Amino acid sequence: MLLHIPGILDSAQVARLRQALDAADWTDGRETVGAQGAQVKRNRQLPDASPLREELGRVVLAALARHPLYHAATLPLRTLPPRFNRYEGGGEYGMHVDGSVMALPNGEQLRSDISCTLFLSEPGDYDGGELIVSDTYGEHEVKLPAGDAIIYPASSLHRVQPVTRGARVAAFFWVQSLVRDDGRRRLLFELDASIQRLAATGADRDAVLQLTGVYHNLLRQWVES
Ligand SMILES: O=C(O)CCC(=O)C(=O)O
Ligand SMILES: [Fe+2]
Repeated sequence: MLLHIPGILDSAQVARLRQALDAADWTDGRETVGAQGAQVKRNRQLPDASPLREELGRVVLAALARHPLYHAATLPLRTLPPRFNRYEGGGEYGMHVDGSVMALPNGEQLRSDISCTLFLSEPGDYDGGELIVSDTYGEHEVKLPAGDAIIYPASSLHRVQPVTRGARVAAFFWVQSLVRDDGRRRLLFELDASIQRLAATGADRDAVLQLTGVYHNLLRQWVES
């Protein structure tokens, strides 16, 4: 499921992050990829061990934790501490696939089910920089307002177009979901959304309760941990 999640950060939070990021020391983005990714990756990142990455990552994780739509769509079990990247001067990331298993700081592993980019630059501030996600329906082009995020299956091939003017700054990370299968996650997400709408319109309370039970019983069948 490719889903736009608006308003993870408000404009004041974006401004605070950008102020810190614009003054930061960046490193070559190839440090965090394998040989295949390194051939096509031309961007910069905050160093993995940098205290700033940890501090700003915590701001992003706290904002995600407060966002109901993000939770309904991802059903997160584990989240990789966010990284921050920057593309400018023709920087790009050619077609690639993300690693399937990643190491968490506590030594545990994360299976990457969902990839996420949280945009920290306004679209008018740079040319290019579209995230292109390829799936069986074709290619989807994504360029969102600062503070908004896109989630997409980590199994998809994707790329970032060259940035030919200005700079594109973003946070990016991966999520292991309680529900591994993208199709099942989507069914739960749609069921949850329609239950919320029915409840808000004052629909038959018993029917809403029964559907809520169906939601939880499906989740109980599909959850992994
Ligand atoms: O910058 C982005 O939007 C995506 C970055 C990406 O695909 C990656 O780091 O694997
Ligand atoms: Fe990627």
